[in-house]
Amino acid sequence: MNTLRVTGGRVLRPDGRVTESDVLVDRGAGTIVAVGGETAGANETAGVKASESTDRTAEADETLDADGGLVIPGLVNAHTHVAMTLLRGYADDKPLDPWLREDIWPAEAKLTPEDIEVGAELGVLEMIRSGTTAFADMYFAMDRVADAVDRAGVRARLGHGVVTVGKDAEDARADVEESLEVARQLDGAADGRIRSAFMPHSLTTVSEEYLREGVAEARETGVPIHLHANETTDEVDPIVDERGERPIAYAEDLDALGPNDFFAHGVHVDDSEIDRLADAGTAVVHCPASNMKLASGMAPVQRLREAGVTVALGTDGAASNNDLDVFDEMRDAAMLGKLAADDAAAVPAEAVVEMATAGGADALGLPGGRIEPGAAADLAVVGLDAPHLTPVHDPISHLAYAAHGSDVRHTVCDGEVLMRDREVLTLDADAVRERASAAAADLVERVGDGG
Ligand SMILES: N[C@@H](CCSC[C@H]1O[C@@H](n2cnc3c(=O)[nH]cnc32)[C@H](O)[C@@H]1O)C(=O)O
Ligand SMILES: [Zn+2]
Repeated sequence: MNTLRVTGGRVLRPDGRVTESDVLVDRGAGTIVAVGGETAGANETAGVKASESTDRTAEADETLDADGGLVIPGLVNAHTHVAMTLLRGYADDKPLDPWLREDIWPAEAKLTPEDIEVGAELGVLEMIRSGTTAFADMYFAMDRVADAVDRAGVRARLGHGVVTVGKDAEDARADVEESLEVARQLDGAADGRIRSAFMPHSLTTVSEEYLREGVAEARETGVPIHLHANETTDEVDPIVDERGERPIAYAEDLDALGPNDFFAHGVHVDDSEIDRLADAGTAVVHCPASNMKLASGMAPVQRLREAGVTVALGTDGAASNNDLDVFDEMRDAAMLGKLAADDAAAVPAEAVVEMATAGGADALGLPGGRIEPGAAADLAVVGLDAPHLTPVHDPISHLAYAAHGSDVRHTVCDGEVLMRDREVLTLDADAVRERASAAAADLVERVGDGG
């Protein structure tokens, strides 16, 4: 067995305990085989000698020094538009609708597939550097996003975002078809690290007939559904006015509310909708920074969790955040969750850490999210020796409230080391940054020219 040993650190376990343990990884299988003395079932550990798993000085093919650090599951960014890194800081300080219509969509109309690949590389680079190993992406030119994911070594659930409003029947149907085709093509790519989904943009930007057709085909294909839901009141009110039902009831009526589906935002959901989400097993991806920046509102995260809804965290695109650092999202989720519930005990540190790890993996239906024998070897090592992390009364408190993505020392996905001592091994960071800056400058010029 070809092994990786993460040595000398403390490990965040799925039950919230923190233990001093080494983590032994089977690089070939991409799985964790032992945490301290704990190993997986007999079959899975056939190749591990007892001494190999428990002896902290045993030889491994590769080691990662976690001394003074905390080994955590790789973080999951469960809703983003990764290539929007090119539009970071391009248009700020506007509500969702005019922001999309006046600034973002006109700029996106000029994006080339090459731009999207460069923007995706930049975003994935940023995510690896902040300990994120898996993400969900809704955008276009998804084959180019998939290429970036493949090269970088992370995991993703990818889909082509469909918008039909303002399009004629032919264009609208073509957009739906493209999303289904992309979902069929990309599922299982990059040695299985890429999975896919059918991704209508939202229940108001895709009209009913296309939603019905697309969802039915997605069900036949067996891919999940991801869309923006109940993000702003502007998105809820027209559905209530026209249909006399709330958006989540409409989604159910469309057969779009299934146990493998995951909806972004869920800001303006009432109790009846929370119950529907919980009964259906549909996950909600909370995007606190985007919700604050676009003044969309405060999601009822505490009530969603109490009702039993799986809640994950997402950054949304870099143009409404403006970074892809899931540590920031944990802190924002905890802070905003308390404000929304008017209760400082709501959405505590352990809740946001769970949302950023196991909750994210469960929402996306991807491996990872837990450091335990048999789980995928997706992890990050966070240095706890910085002044802003001293003293360490409670490492989980630090993850939620004090740490930043820049405190991550190493990142591992599928058993491969993607970043060692803050050097990303799978992408050339300087070249990616240069290409992205040039592509963004060129894009802005094309938008200005109107050509
Ligand atoms: N095929 C579509 C593209 C949809 S991709 C997903 C879209 O979501 C947009 N987006 C980014 N952030 C948000 C958000 O917070 N709410 C709604 N849409 C967003 C993003 O800019 C992108 O246009 C088309 O031809 O227009
Ligand atoms: Zn979004």
